[in-house]
Amino acid sequence: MSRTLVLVRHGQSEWNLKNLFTGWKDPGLTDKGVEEAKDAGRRLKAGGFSFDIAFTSELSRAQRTLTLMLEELGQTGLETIRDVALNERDYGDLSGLNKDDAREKWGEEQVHVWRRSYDTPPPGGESLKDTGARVWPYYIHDILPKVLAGGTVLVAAHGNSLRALVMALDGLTGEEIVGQEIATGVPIVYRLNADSTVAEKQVLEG
Ligand SMILES: O=C(O)[C@@H](CO)OP(=O)(O)O
Repeated sequence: MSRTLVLVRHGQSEWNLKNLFTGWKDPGLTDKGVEEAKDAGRRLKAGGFSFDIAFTSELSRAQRTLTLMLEELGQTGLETIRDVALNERDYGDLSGLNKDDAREKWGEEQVHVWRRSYDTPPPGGESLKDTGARVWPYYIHDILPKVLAGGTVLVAAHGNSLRALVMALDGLTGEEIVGQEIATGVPIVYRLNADSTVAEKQVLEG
C-alpha cells in the first residue's frame, strides 16, 4: 500500500521572473523553470517513485512542469487529469501588475496581506480561503480516493493552490499559513494513513 501523494509547484514562470502577479494568466516557463521541473523529475526518479496517475491545472506552466517531470521519470504516457480546481489563486485586478509597483501604490503591508493572508482577497480576486474552497473538495472527491486505493499520485500545481492543500493536510491555522511558502520544483511527499490522515511528510530538497 503506497498511499503516497506528491505535490510539486511548477518551475519558475516568465512572470515569476518579471515579478508580475500571475494568477489565472498563462505565461510559460523560463529556462530556469524548465531546469527546475526536470530536476524535480530526476529527484523523484532517484527516490524510486513511479506514479499511477497525475493531476494538474488548466494552466500551461503546471502542465509543462508535469510533462518534463514525467519525461525524466520515463512515464510520459501516464494518465493525467487536468482540472481548473487546481489553478493558481485568481489574483483579480492585480493580475499582470508588477509586485514592487503594487507595494509603492498600496503599501508593503497591504500587498503582503493580499499575497499571504488566509481570508483577505485581492481586489476582484480570490483569498486563500476562496482558493481552498475549490481545491479541497476536488482533493477529497478526485485525488484522495486514488491515494487511499493504494496509489502513488503526482500533483503539479501552483504556489497558492498548493498552499491551500498543505494548510489542510498539515492542519495549519489561518495565522500559520501566512508564513508558508512553496518552493518551485521541490517535491513535497505525503504518506497517508488508511483514514486519510498524514503519516509522514518529506520535502525533497536538492
Ligand atoms: O503571482 C502569482 O500568481 C503568485 C505565484 O507566483 O504569486 P504570489 O507569490 O504573490 O502568491
